[in-house]
Amino acid sequence: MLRRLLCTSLPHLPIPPKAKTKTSFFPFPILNSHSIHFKTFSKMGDSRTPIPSFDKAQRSELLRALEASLGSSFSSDPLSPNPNPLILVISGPSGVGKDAIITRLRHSRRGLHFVVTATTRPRRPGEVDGKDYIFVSKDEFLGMVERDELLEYALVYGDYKGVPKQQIRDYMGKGFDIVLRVDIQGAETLRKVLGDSAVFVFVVAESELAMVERLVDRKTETVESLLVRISTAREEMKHVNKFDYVVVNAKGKLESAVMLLESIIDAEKARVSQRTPLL
Ligand SMILES: Nc1ncnc2c1ncn2[C@@H]1O[C@H](COP(=O)(O)OP(=O)(O)OP(=O)(O)O)[C@@H](O)[C@H]1O
Repeated sequence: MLRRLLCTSLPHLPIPPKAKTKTSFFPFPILNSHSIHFKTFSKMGDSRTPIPSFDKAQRSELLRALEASLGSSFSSDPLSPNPNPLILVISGPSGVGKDAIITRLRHSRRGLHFVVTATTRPRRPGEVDGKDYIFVSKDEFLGMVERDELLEYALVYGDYKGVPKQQIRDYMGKGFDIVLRVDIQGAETLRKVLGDSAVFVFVVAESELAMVERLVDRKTETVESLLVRISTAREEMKHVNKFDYVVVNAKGKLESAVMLLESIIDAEKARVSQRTPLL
């Protein structure tokens, strides 16, 4: 068995013959006829190290013998490097289910920080400052812009909205992955700022019809705003090729969309060449 193992894992080495042991360089018990002598590399000296047979020896004894043969001990340090914190940008046309996916992700996965956006919009009943949004005055917001404290910002229907850099830095420093939910224009700005150092995910419904049905069923839009959202969504669909991944959120399949997003996070964490957020 060991012969086969050596053959497979160390093909450049001669397969050691089975042999009897009389003396040992290392203080191991004298081995019987099942022992195997292994001619060590020149780096490890010219000593012959006895490797006890698999069926007779204890695992710890075998490990010590293998370590002695190789001339170094086995490390229990992780073999994969620590993954960098990830910045995940989630975007997509209106009504495709971005918020629904993010709400599920909050419950299903730990170690994520969902960025709280700063806004000049007045606080609505039930909204909590610092949780739903960071509510600031227009002057305060413009001060943040001037001090270059925002990663991205936009004027939306007369109110400013922006992503505070320091919040992202603080949470990345604590080892959190960062999730940002932005519109397509925001994603484009972030791509310019962050380049390939962040992961961009485009969420879509399974079809245009499904997306419109979802917006209608949500009952949050007037007919006018519905028409604007639909024509905007048609334009936005053309930008899909600027993203790294597409997640289809099909009707009744929210869970699958969340699982796919989690797989994307896992795959990104397993990358050999990790992205290093440019912040
Ligand atoms: N997989 C799904 N199946 C059925 N309904 C869904 C699914 N995903 C989301 N929805 C519903 O579709 C509606 C729109 O979803 P949501 O508000 O999350 O979209 P959104 O992309 O965040 O929209 P907006 O950009 O306008 O804020 C909601 O009523 C939501 O509950």
